[in-house]
Amino acid sequence: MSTQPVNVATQKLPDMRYERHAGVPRQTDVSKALAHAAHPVLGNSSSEPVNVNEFEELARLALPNMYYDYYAGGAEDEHTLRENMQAFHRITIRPRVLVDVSQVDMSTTILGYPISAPILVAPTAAHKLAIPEGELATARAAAAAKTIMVLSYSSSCSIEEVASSCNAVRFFQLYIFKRRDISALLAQRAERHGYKAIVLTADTPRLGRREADIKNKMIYPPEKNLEGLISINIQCVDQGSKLETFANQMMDASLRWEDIRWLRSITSLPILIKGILTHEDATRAVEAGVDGIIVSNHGARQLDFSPAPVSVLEEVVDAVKGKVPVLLDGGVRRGTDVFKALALGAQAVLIGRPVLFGLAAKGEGGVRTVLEMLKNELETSMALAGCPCIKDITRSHVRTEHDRLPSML
Ligand SMILES: Cc1cc2nc3c(=O)[nH]c(=O)nc-3n(C[C@H](O)[C@H](O)[C@H](O)COP(=O)(O)O)c2cc1C
Ligand SMILES: CCCCC(=O)C(=O)O
Repeated sequence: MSTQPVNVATQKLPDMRYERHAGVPRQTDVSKALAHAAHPVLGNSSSEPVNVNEFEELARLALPNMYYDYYAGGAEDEHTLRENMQAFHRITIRPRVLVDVSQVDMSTTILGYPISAPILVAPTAAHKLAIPEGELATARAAAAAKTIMVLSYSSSCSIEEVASSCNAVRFFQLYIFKRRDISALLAQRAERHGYKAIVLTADTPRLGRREADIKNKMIYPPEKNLEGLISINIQCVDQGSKLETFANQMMDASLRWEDIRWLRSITSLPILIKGILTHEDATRAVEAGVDGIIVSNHGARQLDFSPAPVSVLEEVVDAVKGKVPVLLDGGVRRGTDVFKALALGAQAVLIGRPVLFGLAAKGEGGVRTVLEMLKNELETSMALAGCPCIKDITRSHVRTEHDRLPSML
């Protein structure tokens, strides 16, 4: 890893973030680390993770530093990365009692497709950095949990391989490249292989500054889905993140709202737009005729100091006025987070890093456990808040900072 400063602050004050992985053990040491985690007094307490947050440390132990940093990192000072989770912590739940919750039903639908709970798998790149089976394992885990996986265009298993991995409803995430013909080809391959929607990621005209990747001179695996389609000559290979260089050469930074029409013309699939954070853009998205909106800041990897998605969810929901479904991702780590997002008007949430950490720590079974843990927590939250079904979760079940403010004046 380079020790050159990558920002002004680190010139004066070395950022300990880059020190913490020094001498990190590899996969073989995970079991030893788990053994050490036994309770000092009770001794034999279980060292298996009991919540999805605990998978992160296991993943850190299992992964080479460069890959852990790529998965975990956010943009610049990582203010938004922390905020994505903290914004959930500022919302409280207003439970109702003496409601019959002997049966709790978390099932719902997205674009008409039934899922067991409103928790989807967000598109994340390069799952083979976690384990050799890559997205095939993730796809099987999502199918076992009866939910929808959104496959990243930048998957390390191809669109076709994932399509034939198992029978399940899947969506495909697309970027629009300068080479429109390549984006069109990807969308058409996805449609031909049974993916049910296109998720257009709109927040990446260029890549955000992920300083850990810059320090690590992040090496990015070859793009499986672009095999045979393009050969990119990455300039300045000795400097910074290769992913950033690659992405900035590929992305069409001139993309505009008018171009949604072009996307419509090359696919008959529904289009969800991912990366909306304001009511202005939510209104434009509806006007542009999209079929759904994902409130997202790309897991805080693009613009630092962009708002936490859950803090702007209601603004977007109000602008959309029920015309299309609104989903959310970013910082969802607990069933209570899912509950809060639903109460503020999201139809479902997506999870990114917990899936990657589950995959790196324990393969397909790890992803299955992550999804099951969140579902179990959501079920408990619904029971304890007095909501037997998803539609019973309403705005009056949460209290936000905005709600608190008037009472303080
Ligand atoms: C390692 C990593 C790779 C990602 N790759 C993509 C991608 O290829 N396309 C995309 O639209 N979003 C990508 N994202 C963003 C996720 O779809 C999602 O918005 C984010 O991870 C949600 O936040 P969370 O990780 O806190 O759950 C990526 C996120 C991570 C952490
Ligand atoms: C070209 C970028 C693909 C991966 C990505 O979106 C991310 O790392 O956040």
